[in-house]
Amino acid sequence: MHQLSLFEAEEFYEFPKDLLEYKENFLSREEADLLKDMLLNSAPWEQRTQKMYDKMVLTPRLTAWYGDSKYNESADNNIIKRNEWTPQLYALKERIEKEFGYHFNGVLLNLYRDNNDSVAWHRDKESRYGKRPVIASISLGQTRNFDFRKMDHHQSKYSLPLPHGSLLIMKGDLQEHWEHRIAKSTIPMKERINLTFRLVNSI
Ligand SMILES: O=C(O)CCC(=O)C(=O)O
Ligand SMILES: [Fe+2]
Repeated sequence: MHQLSLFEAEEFYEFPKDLLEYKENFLSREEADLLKDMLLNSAPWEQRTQKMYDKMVLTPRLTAWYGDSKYNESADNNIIKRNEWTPQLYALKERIEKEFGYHFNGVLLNLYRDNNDSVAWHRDKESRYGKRPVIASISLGQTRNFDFRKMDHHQSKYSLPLPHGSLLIMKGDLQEHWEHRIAKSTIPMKERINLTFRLVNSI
C-alpha cells in the first residue's frame, strides 16, 4: 500500500491542513515521562467489549474515561465508567484549552499494551460530539503510526508517526470525510498511552 508521512511527503498539500494541528514536543520529555508512569500505574484501565459482525468481542486495547460529572462517555451503547478528573489531567486540559482556544469536558485514554493492540478504522462521529468535533490527542510512550484514509477514496492514505509528548488536534471535516486507525504491527512494541480530549454533549 502506498503510504505517505503526512508532514514530509511532497504530496502533503493533498491533505487539507485545516483538518489537523500538530505540535511534536508539546510536552517536555520529563513531563511526558511523569505523566506516562502515573497513568500506567494509576488509571482505572478496563477492557471493553464492542460489537463486531453481530458478535461481542473484547477491544484490543484498554481504556479509561475522565470528565465533568454531568457527562458520560458511551461507545456501542455501553456506558463507560466515568472517573473524576485528576489534578494532572485537569491541568493538562486547561493548558491545551489556553494554548489552542478550544474547550473540552472529558478525556478518553487508550492504552496499547504492545504491537498486538490497535484501534480499527473508524470516525469519531456521534451526535454527542456535535457536527465538527475538535479532538486533542496526546501520545505517550511507544511511537505508533496514526493512519488516515479518505472515506470515498481509500487510496488517499496518510500515516503520521506520533512520538512521546506530541499533540495532534483533529478538527473541521476530518470526522466527516476521513477514517483513522492505529494498526497492529508485526514488530514488537512497548506500551503507548493516548489521551483524547473531547467535548461531549450530555445524553
Ligand atoms: O490512539 C490514537 O492515537 C487514536 C485513538 C482514537 O482514534 C480514539 O480514541 O478514537
Ligand atoms: Fe478516533
